[in-house]
Amino acid sequence: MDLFDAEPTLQPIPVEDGELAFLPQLPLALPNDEVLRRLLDETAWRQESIILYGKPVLQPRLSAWYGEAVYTYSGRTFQPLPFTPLQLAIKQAVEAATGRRFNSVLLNCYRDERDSMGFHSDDERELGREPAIASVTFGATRTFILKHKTLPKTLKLDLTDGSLLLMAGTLQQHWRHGINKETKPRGVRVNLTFRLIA
Ligand SMILES: O=C(O)CCC(=O)C(=O)O
Ligand SMILES: [Fe+2]
Repeated sequence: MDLFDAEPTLQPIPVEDGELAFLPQLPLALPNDEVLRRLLDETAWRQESIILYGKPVLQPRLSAWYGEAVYTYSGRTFQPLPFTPLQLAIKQAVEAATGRRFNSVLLNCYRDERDSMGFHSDDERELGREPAIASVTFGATRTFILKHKTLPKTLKLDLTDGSLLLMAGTLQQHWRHGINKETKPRGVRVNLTFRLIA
């Protein structure tokens, strides 16, 4: 390896029972604000509802599913739209940075500080037992919280504009993660989680 290689690389974040790695800025040909603007414009955003105690409840965020594989979660099936050229460019950068391959992306838009994502593990069967999930953020910083399922451990990571977080190994088996609502004003944030669906 070239010691003077300027190419930034993913840095492991020490965590037990899983793997995490972070890159503050994913190398892309476009500036982050341009990517954010285009993701907001070009994505077929929907506010999905989930069934809670027998009643449909709107999710507190917008989302969209793109790529090459049908996806099921919370008992619902989502048909993907084909990848856009911008998504393919981001996917290529993510694959180069992580050395992993992906065939699908879930996009989430947090319109402001009141939008959130409940605690969950990305452990659907079609992701496999030790899925690699690459999370890329554009726009406002939000705190990504990980809670261990059986140990009294919590990890908080600020996911900043242009950053890449890789979750891998047994992380989804042992941890849940989510994004809480905040009281401090936050601008719009788009997060993409790239996945490999069997
Ligand atoms: O917005 C985030 O950083 C989390 C997204 C997430 O957990 C997911 O899409 O499964
Ligand atoms: Fe997730």
